[in-house]
Amino acid sequence: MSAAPVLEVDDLHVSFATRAGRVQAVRGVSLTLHAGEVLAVVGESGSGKSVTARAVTGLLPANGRVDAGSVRYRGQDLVRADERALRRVRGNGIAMVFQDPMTCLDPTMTIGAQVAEPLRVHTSLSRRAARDAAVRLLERVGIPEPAVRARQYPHQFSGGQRQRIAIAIALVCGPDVVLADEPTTALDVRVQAQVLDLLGELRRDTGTAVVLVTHDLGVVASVADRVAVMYAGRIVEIGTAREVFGHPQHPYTWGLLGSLPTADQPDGRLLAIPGSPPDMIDPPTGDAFWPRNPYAVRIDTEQAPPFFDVSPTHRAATWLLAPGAPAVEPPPAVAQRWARHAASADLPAGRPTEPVEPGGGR
Ligand SMILES: Nc1ncnc2c1ncn2[C@@H]1O[C@H](COP(=O)(O)OP(=O)(O)OP(=O)(O)O)[C@@H](O)[C@H]1O
Repeated sequence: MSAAPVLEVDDLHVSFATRAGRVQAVRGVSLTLHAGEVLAVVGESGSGKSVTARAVTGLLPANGRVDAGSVRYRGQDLVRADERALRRVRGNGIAMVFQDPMTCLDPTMTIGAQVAEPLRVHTSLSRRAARDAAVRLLERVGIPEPAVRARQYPHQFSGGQRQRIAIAIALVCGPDVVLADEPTTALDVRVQAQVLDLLGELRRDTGTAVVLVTHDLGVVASVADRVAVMYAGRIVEIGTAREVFGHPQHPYTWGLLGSLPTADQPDGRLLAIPGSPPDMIDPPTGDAFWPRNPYAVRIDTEQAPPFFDVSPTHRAATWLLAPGAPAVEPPPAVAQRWARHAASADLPAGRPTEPVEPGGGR
């Protein structure tokens, strides 16, 4: 993609003050987002996905702070922006959709008024015009009889409908970026699929870029253009969805994919990755995944791996990709993914054979 990115996160570090010590929640995240793109950020609970999303819009809890790095939205550094500028960006440029829409819906206000409110604050539309726009948007997100339902209150809607309403509120000012933090976790599987389809559709129609934060790799395969895998506050692998699902390189990604049901085993048991994520007050030296990594080599315990390029759009931070690293056989399910990927893309079935170089985190 050649146009300038709408959002650029560069070497972001975020920590929290706690009684037990400083939690190093985000430890050097870099990523870029282009117009109309859906980027999924995946990883186990506690890996730093939500904190990254919140830091982008300056919505960190009071005990959190950005220690280093920058977040550029259309060239403006949001880390150094004042609250007034941030509020403008949050209303107009970057909108958030949270897991539980009840936390952002006001139980005492009608849905129509809530969807219209950002328009009243951020545009010069009249009350009437804002309300009409809200009704059209409710229709757009699939609320039946929107003119009638606009006069109802949040408790009169189902969970899936409330999530659609939250998406309508996020979209009402035509933002460039929607940060959706686990927007489907509280919903049943059928409604999850509908809400994700809706995000995909809106992105196609309006060019809005979407960052979809989720711990569920299964839901992203069909909607994401690119996938970033996070572990212990860092991105460990990033690439197109096709690359990350078809040709994964980091053993942590292998573990996550191993927990997905497959075509051969559609109702396959979900295999959790053995062990638990590290203590982020005192994260391990080296590759933070090493204590759980059956493929760890000695350098993993000593030095954090840089990114190695797998393709121009795919990179992973694992010493297994370093020149001269021992060749390892991935788990059989991953080897099958590689073989299918190679067959469909006419690529070599194993690790990349072209020279690999350390790179940045994009
Ligand atoms: N207010 C806070 N105070 C202290 N630590 C925090 C705070 N908020 C988050 N953390 C810590 O920051 C780390 C990253 O949390 P984050 O919520 O980003 O994870 P996540 O990957 O989004 O997980 P989940 O899917 O559970 O939301 C975790 O170790 C978490 O305990």
